[in-house]
Amino acid sequence: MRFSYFCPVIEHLFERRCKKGTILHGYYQILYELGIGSYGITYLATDLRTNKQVVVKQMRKMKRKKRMESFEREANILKQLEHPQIPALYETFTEHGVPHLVMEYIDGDTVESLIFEKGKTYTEKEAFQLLKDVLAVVEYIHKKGIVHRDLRIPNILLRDGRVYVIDFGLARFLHEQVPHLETYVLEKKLRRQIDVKSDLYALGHFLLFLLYSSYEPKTDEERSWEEELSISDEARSILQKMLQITSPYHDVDELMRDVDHMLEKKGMKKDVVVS
Ligand SMILES: Nc1ncnc2c1ncn2[C@@H]1O[C@H](COP(=O)(O)OP(=O)(O)OP(=O)(O)O)[C@@H](O)[C@H]1O
Repeated sequence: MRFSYFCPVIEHLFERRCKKGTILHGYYQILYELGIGSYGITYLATDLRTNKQVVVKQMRKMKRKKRMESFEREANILKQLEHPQIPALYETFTEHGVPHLVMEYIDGDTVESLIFEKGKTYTEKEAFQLLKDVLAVVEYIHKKGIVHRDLRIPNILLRDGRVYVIDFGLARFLHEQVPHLETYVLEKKLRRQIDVKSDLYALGHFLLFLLYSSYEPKTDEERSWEEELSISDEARSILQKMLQITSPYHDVDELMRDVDHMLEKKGMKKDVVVS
């Protein structure tokens, strides 16, 4: 068992993965594996009672105690969140001693796959409009006393032009504490501390991915984003605050005001679509 700590490949071999057609809990029929994360194996399945597709996340078997905690925490957090742009938690069950979460399947594209597989590019205007849509969901999460802590391009999905936020595996209630935070390197600390600012910092990096999607390097020399990206002064100033280079935003509202102001000034305002 201990060996697995040093060799994740061996650990993967020990996992007994569900084959296509396997039926879990009497009515979830596995279609295929969507991915394997740090504590769960995620499958797409059909709910045979309704014929609808659902996501089933199965806890991985090793490091059981730690993973059990993460599993229960994700379920607890999802239970608090009822929003049309966040996957609903349908149920949890245990089969052969292994806990499972069942949630809504969002049949969309991650921003990561849009940029890196489909070649999508974002102008400054489109990037800030998308940020605004994500912020509306993040504002809801923060109002529920929760911080996501993993707002990255693989965890933001788009379906029919609407944004969805997934993967609450690292999310925490705002009253919780991170053990040994002081030992983290700065970047990890800024992403993981239990504070709404962590999500704004992560969204700064999210925004950089969007803006870099239309960047074409003119030299081989690597420079900072501030030198490489040709963006407006307002966009630059917002990014600097998000990335905590200058005095950071305190909350989503404050950031949203600046984003709105910028979009308005440029005649780019777009209302956020909710349900
Ligand atoms: N509700 C959902 N709807 C659609 N796809 C989902 C949903 N939840 C997860 N996925 C997809 O399933 C895959 C695995 O997700 P999961 O969150 O289990 O692990 P991960 O993000 O790869 O890793 P980690 O949990 O370590 O961050 C990802 O590709 C993710 O996009």
